[in-house]
Amino acid sequence: MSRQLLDAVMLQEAMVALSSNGWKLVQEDKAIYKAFVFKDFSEAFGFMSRAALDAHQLDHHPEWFNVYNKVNVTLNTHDAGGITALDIELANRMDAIQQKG
Ligand SMILES: C[C@H](O)[C@H](O)[C@H]1CNC2=NC(N)=NC(=O)C2=N1
Repeated sequence: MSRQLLDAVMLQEAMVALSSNGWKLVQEDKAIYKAFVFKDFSEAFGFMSRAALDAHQLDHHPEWFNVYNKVNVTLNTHDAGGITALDIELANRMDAIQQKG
């Protein structure tokens, strides 16, 4: 999958779908962010374990911060200096993991 920066139109299109699931543009549109909230630590860590496998498979890694039932995730592609298709893919996979429960 491409590590080329998304152009403005592609980014806006991707954000229409992602923002309905709680993702926001941050860092002057160079990253996306979502605050995930789970029932407890076990659910949060289960989510992180599953997401880690996707991150490894994609060779694309989240910046994330966990306290108890909260996981704050920031995604960007440092190699490209902004948001690429890999960030959108990992965000979608994380939402799918969350929705599976
Ligand atoms: C060599 C390796 O593929 C790169 O360093 C990858 C690893 N994981 C990565 N993860 C993220 N989030 N951004 C990157 O630019 C990135 N680059």
